[in-house]
Amino acid sequence: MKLLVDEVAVTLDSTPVLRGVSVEVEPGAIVGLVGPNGSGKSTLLRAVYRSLRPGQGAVRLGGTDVWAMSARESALRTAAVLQDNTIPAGMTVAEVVELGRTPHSRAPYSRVPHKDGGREPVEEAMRRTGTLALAGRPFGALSGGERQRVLLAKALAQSPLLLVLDEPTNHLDIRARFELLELVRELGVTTLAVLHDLDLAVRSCDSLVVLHEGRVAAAGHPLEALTPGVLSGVFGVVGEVAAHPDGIVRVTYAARPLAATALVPS
Ligand SMILES: Nc1ncnc2c1ncn2[C@@H]1O[C@H](COP(=O)(O)OP(=O)(O)OP(=O)(O)O)[C@@H](O)[C@H]1O
Repeated sequence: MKLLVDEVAVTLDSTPVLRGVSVEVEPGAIVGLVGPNGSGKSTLLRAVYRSLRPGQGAVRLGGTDVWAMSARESALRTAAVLQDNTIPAGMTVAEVVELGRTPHSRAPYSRVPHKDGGREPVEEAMRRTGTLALAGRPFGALSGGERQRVLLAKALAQSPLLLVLDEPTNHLDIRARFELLELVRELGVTTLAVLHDLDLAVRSCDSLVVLHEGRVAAAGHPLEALTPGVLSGVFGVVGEVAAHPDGIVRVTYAARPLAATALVPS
């Protein structure tokens, strides 16, 4: 299902945080949202997963404005894996993944286990993310990387049409980072993902959107979006993105001297 973010503007405490941001994610594509700290990435995700209403503009999923849907209708379509996941203490891994079925249960937002065929998507999500063996463990006792996989399983159990991921590879080792994005690609679900690791972003995403000070500084195929000018002007590093003879697109960069970075025009 296609996601269209159309000229979205958000002001928080009188501070413009997003200033007319437009993003398109074609059905089944993975778009990476990259940009320096404070550029507005998480705020944009919040507007997409219907947690923060934009002051201007629209977010359309399959042509329907997500803000014209009920919270439950939105939750039936969009699953988010976020940084500040507040999982109640004492829950087992299986119980956490079952939470993903909540929008599909007849009593929305109840923690009562559903009897509406939710078992199959839960087991399938755990199988795909390699978390079945953790099913009985307390979520709070897992490593950071294990938790990340369980939270992805919870999102998959939701059977979403759109996946919204905020730094999903935090805590993961370098191999697990690529495996997680590969898993997301295999799912074929339309995905918008905030990624700080530019190398991972250029290798794993169909296209990138570069945010800078609340605006889209560049967008398109990783080779077109991350030009040396963007790496320098937005990220303050000297570098380049290039397709190597082995077919892999890689980003290489070195930190600029602080004095030089300060001179970059915004
Ligand atoms: N409630 C608020 N009031 C004022 N400013 C806010 C508020 N919430 C966020 N901001 C500011 O909005 C800007 C964008 O924040 P956001 O979290 O979207 O950035 P980000 O690109 O996700 O950053 P990071 O990479 O550090 O996670 C930041 O400067 C932040 O301080």
